[in-house]
Amino acid sequence: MTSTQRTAARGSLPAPPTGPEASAATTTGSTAAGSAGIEAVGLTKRYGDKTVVHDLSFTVRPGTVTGFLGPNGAGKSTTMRMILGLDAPTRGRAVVGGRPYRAHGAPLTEVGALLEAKSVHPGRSARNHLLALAHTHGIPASRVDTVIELTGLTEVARHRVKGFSLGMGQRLGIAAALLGDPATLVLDEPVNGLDPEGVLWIRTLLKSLAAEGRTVLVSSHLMSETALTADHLVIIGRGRLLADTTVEEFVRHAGTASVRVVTPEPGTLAELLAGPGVEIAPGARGELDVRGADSTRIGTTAAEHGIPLYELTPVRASLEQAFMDLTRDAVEYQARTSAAPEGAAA
Ligand SMILES: Nc1ncnc2c1ncn2[C@@H]1O[C@H](COP(=O)(O)OP(=O)(O)OP(=O)(O)O)[C@@H](O)[C@H]1O
Repeated sequence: MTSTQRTAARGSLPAPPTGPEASAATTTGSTAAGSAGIEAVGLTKRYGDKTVVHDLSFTVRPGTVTGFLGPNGAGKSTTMRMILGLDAPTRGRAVVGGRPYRAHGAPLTEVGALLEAKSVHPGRSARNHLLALAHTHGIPASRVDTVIELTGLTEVARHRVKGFSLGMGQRLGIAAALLGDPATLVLDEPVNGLDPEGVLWIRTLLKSLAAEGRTVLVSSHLMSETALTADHLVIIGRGRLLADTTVEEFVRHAGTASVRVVTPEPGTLAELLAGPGVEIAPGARGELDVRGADSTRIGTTAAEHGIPLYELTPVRASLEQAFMDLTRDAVEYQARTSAAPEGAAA
């Protein structure tokens, strides 16, 4: 989504009632029993003659962090906005805890959302912003201090939001999402703008929220980071479902690209392994990079011929590469040359 579209599409969450049912927000960071997750059934969104979300069905279960992945423009934000009742689906439906978002009496205490950082009054302090939000939703002021502490904003809580860095703005957005102690969290790119310490913090926070039984849906276009945080992955491209799988399964399928072998007899071992489908490349320090033969076969061959092995390491294809392979045909704006992604070995 471009910044213009983002601004055009921006909206505040539907105002909830402030009656007695709204004041049922817990203040203790209690467990989220009763959360029934998120279900999307045949979700479809068309803008003019362009269908940006196509017949998308998936389930986000309580007690897990689900990574919602896709390249830029895949339809992640649009899908999240439909889940949150901010955009009406052209077809299909989304329910949170068994009901459409708008059917919840006190949405902020049911679903916490981060859609865009800094969509707050810039002249207000972080604390006043949260207090105003708490007040309109019947949430006690004590909860404001709880979420300020939880998100590491204590030092800057009385500072005006307009001086906030992108990372501090993200923390404030997450504090607002947590304000109602909701059973479900929907976070659009929460690591955006966070430094490495912030990324680690959000990873730990999301895992602990899921461990409390909450439903956590978090979007990203970074596969390797998401694999460290999420239990489950829903991957989309051009609005279509490409994969709905566990992280473990995705990592396993990413497969083993090669085996690194260190031996004092590389020439002999290479000759013994040579054959159809096997590629052997010598490394800079005398090691062998073997493709087309797994570590069992290499180890067995070496043992049968009394060749010592000092190292036998399967080198996994990078998760980022596997993700790019999966979404290649679904990337809206393909770069002319694609450089190999750095590191990111699983
Ligand atoms: N209000 C709108 N009107 C027209 N087209 C839109 C609108 N909102 C989004 N789109 C288009 O829908 C497609 C999906 O956009 P969306 O922002 O949902 O993708 P995304 O996966 O969140 O991307 P990113 O990671 O870049 O934020 C894009 O092609 C975008 O241009």
